[in-house]
Amino acid sequence: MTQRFSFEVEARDGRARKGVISTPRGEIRTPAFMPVGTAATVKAMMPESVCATGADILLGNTYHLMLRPTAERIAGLGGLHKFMNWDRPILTDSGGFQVMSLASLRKLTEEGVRFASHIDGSKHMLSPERSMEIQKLLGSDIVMCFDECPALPATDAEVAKSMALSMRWAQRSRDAFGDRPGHALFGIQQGGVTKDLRAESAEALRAIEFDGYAVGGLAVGEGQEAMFGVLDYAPDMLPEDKPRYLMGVGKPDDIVGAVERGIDMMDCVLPSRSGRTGQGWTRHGQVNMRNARHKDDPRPLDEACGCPACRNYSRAYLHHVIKADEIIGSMLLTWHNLHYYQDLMAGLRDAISTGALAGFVADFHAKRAGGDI
Ligand SMILES: Cc1ccc(CCc2c3nc[nH]c3cc3c(=O)[nH]c(N)nc23)cc1
Repeated sequence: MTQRFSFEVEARDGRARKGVISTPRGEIRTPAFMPVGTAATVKAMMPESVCATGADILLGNTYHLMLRPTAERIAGLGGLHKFMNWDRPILTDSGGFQVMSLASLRKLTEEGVRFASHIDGSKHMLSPERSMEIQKLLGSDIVMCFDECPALPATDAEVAKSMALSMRWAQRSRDAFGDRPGHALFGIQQGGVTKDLRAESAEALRAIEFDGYAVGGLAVGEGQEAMFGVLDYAPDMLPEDKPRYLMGVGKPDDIVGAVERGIDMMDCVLPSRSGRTGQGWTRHGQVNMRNARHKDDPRPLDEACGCPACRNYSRAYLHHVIKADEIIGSMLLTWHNLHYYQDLMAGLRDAISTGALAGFVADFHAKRAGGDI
């Protein structure tokens, strides 16, 4: 086990890379999908179950944890890993994105963001310095810069102004992070869907130097075509030898397209959130387990899946417990969806290793019947 943070690219296939991130708490196989554990839990999952799906790393959230139970309380109890019984790597977001999407009474200044908690209306402030302090208190292995992600629609001028602020905050995040061997700080590229602004942001981040680089400002409603349009050039603007993290993505076909375009890490609430609403994601497409057509179906959700839901239960059972709003319904579908996402990542990693990515992608699309199956 290393005491340092490092990234090694082991194979390439076109722009896609297969590699490994080494951290003191374990290795992260890339391309990696990172389950979201916003409030110190991947909802409906025990940590050992998350590990069993194949996840090497999970995500926590500065915004949620600073409000409840507070970063100071988690630090006093030994840090987030101990608190949530997950001893592998954790990446935490810096909080700015969640403030803009969840908090009320927000006041944005050069200093940072003042806001009222969506939980109890209490007043709080986030800045690059406070975000770094919170993420240090949590003990996360990969820390994200404090940035601003502009809401769409936004004019070029608004995107440029926001990106410039995020780059000043990136420098302040770097300065406040200090020197923490074994811990990583990732910069976040902004610039909307404007190539010149994306280039300007990449240059600013390179000059500050980070352990990894995120493509931010996407998966905010721009649609897959516009997102892929940015990914056709933006990842290559970032240092080739560092991990590239596309934030908030996505559906299985978004993930495949992002990996083809050089992305190494992704996160999304989709597999867990949709699992709780009865949506199953499979290699043949999406299945709505609330649909009455499953009432008498003895088959598993996905014949080719090895997860506990597909090994031990019928669609009829999943339909029943989902309709009855039984807790096990959320557990089984979340487990299946996260297992499927990790299976997809393992398939992508293997395909890149053997130079067979084009065939894998063609097979991925061919298997997906249109609509519900
Ligand atoms: C626990 C957790 C939840 C969510 C996230 C990612 C949240 C997220 C985005 N989600 C969709 N698009 C996104 C863009 C940005 C962005 O530009 N900057 C930041 N800091 N986060 C983003 C990270 C961690």
